[in-house]
Amino acid sequence: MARAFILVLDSFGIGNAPDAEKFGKPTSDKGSDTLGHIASACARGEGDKEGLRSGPLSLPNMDRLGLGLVAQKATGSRPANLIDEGEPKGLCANAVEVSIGKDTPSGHWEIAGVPVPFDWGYFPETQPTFPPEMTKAFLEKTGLPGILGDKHASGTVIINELGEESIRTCMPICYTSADSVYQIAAHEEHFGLDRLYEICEIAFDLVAPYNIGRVIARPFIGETPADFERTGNRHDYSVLPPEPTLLDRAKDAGRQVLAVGKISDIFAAQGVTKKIKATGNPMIFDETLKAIAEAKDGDLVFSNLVDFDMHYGHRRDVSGYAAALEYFDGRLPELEAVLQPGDLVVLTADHGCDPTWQGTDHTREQVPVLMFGPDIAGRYAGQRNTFADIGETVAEHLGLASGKHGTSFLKA
Ligand SMILES: O=P(O)(O)O[C@H]1O[C@H](CO)[C@@H](O)[C@H]1O
Ligand SMILES: [Mn+2]
Ligand SMILES: [Mn+2]
Repeated sequence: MARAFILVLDSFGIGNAPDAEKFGKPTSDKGSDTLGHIASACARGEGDKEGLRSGPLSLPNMDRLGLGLVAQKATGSRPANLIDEGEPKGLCANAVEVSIGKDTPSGHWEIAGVPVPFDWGYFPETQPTFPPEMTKAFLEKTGLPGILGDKHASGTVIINELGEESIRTCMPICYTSADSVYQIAAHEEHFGLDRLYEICEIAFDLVAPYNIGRVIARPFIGETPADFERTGNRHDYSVLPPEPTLLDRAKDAGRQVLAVGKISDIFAAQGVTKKIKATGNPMIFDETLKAIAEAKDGDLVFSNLVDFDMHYGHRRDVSGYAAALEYFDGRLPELEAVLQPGDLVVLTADHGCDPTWQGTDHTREQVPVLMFGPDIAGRYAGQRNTFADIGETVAEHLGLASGKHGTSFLKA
């Protein structure tokens, strides 16, 4: 029996990547450290929030698997309160990304064995940010009276700023970020969810010449800034990975590929045999456990826990991020309890999003790789110089052909 379960803690970086000085604005991402800075803030009492959490960061389960150790390897110093000095119980590493972007698709595709060798297109930090001829074509093809926004923005801020006007005028809010994205926010009922999806599909074709990775539908509800809220009906329209990934290889070999949360969207459904929709880390964790119960010999479960990034990293919310990590860590024993001989679990991340850092964008960081299972021997597997080593390890574990990139942990 060999099954594999990959859980991506979206944005859970453990210290700047060696090339971090090439990323970030106005100053670089050098020194960014999602885990380390959260741990330090919590140790200083700055992660306390009434009714949510308090005190030093407590992640005993991930620490036991080697989290503190790999973070120390990444930065040279141990995050505060990650104090388990015993031999790591997980097959663990700190990993560096070779893809040029610090975005979600690049990180996930590289984890699945396919680094992104080209740079994405990005929209400039001007207003308007989108090329006028592209917007003109968008209005013609959709019949919309106009668009609002047309600038770089944080999604929650721009909905508060323009949500009421969008409801009144039936114009969607179009915005971007330091990621290669065209995002469209519109009211789920007044504008209509189906209509939002329809205009996103039109936009997806129009952004292709600009080498943009994703169009994202960001539906919201509420009537005023006091109660505007984004819903779980977010939908990402992504370009295809540049080569077949681990998911394609598993599917082609007749295996089930169970994709929980955003995974199917991130891979444009390529190589996915079942898309399992789930919103919010608690539900995503529940659905992951259900998918594991459904997985047969040779199958792959791939989950993305998006809250770390979307609700806490981008929102620069230290206590929220800390509480989400503690929640996840607290549920790991449930996952360990359902493992069978031959199972391999991988906990990792796709990039950083340091909630203490400047701005609201991702940070170029190393990520943790914590692998475990009933027959997996724990040890530090050295710094990995591509996330593709994760995909190669899973491929070897599942008895799939190896890919073009990366080296399995099991070989070292
Ligand atoms: O500010 P919001 O809308 O959450 O946007 C964030 O989510 C997008 C995709 O993950 C990124 O572009 C990032 O800026
Ligand atoms: Mn991400
Ligand atoms: Mn993000």
